[in-house]
Amino acid sequence: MKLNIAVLPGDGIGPEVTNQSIKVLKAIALMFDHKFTFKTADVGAVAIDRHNNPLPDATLDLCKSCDAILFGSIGHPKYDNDPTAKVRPEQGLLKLRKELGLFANIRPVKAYDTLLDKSPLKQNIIQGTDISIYRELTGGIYFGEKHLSEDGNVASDLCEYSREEIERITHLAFKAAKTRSRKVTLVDKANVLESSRLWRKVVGEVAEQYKDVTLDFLFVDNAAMQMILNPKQFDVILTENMFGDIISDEASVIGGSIGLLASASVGNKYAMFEPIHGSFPQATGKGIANPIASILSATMLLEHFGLFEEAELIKEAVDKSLKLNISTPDINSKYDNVTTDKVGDFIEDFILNPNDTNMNFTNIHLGQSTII
Ligand SMILES: NC(=O)C1=CN([C@@H]2O[C@H](COP(=O)(O)OP(=O)(O)OC[C@H]3O[C@@H](n4cnc5c(N)ncnc54)[C@H](O)[C@@H]3O)[C@@H](O)[C@H]2O)C=CC1
Ligand SMILES: CC(C)CC(=O)C(=O)O
Ligand SMILES: [Mg+2]
Repeated sequence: MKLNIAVLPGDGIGPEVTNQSIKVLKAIALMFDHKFTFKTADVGAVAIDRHNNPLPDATLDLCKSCDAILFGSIGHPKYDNDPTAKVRPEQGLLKLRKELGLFANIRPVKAYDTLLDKSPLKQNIIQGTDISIYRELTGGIYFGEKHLSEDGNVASDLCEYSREEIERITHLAFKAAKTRSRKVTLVDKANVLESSRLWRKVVGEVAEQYKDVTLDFLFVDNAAMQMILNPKQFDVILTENMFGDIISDEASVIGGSIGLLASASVGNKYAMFEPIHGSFPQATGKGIANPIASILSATMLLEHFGLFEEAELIKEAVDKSLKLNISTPDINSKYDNVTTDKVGDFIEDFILNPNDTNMNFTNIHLGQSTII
């Protein structure tokens, strides 16, 4: 298969983790005789520095001309610490999602058996967790009208949703539930918010078309607690933009690190694949950023195009890296010198050497020892 992939590495750790995904996708292309081409463009703080625009037209045009987009992360402390900045890196990502109509952000959350001790949560609580979060991505409070009074003392952000915006992601969530454990939990704040009451009404109506799927409702404050108390009760979580953003970072604790959580942002025409984490500026250039979230986002890209065998091979390589402790420090208490690059190298090697049953990945050196 031929795939033109737009790569937007962005800021902070974005370029480091995205490089590993490119490496892995190139290995897949080689082994399965695909032709993947990669074209890179600026987004975020780096795009503001170079073009005075967090989403230059050339970047958007490239994304629209490609089959898929691989996104790193955006954000820089010089904007985070300046509430008066009018142009911000995050605007680039938000505009990209809106312009490409990426209305559904799918965030899988699972507990890896090999990493159960990495979570601060008890093993018996998290073991077996398998959740798919369907987060609405182009509406709600992140996109509503913003207002700051002239004296700068009063501010507001409007949370607005239309029936159509709710319906389209609800159908995706229910279709996904049919292939899983047939349960959808709508997370909202319908006891307080008018927009949440519209979600409950519309989702309830759509649910009528999916009689074999159970629909549950949870207020977001309770959902935040249930996620920690009993995450195994969830199958598909359906929720609006901001609640999904927050609840998925919380859910990442189950897996042991946010550096493991991938996502796919899809719409009717375009698809973008992005780790759920941000630019982790404290880690920039140190080689400690976990690239697995980005690499698993690349597997979601492959699955999007029906390349399931290829995606499976990457997942197998990821599982092996976790089992062998070839992981960055966020989940590795055994070796402290496994860098972002080394994790990528291992996964690349695993893909390129399918018959190496001795697991002799000779270019992985950990201090004095070589992983065999
Ligand atoms: N999709 C995106 O590009 C996002 C961008 N941001 C931006 O990122 C910047 C930093 O935001 P934060 O709130 O600190 O969120 P963050 O996700 O960048 O980092 C939060 C914490 O998560 C951990 N972490 C994140 N990525 C990791 C990785 N790959 N490997 C290991 N540990 C990892 C680190 O402990 C870090 O301190 C801000 O400018 C923010 O606006 C935040 C979230 C999403
Ligand atoms: C605009 C982003 C920084 C939002 C975010 O945190 C995310 O999509 O995970
Ligand atoms: Mg977030």
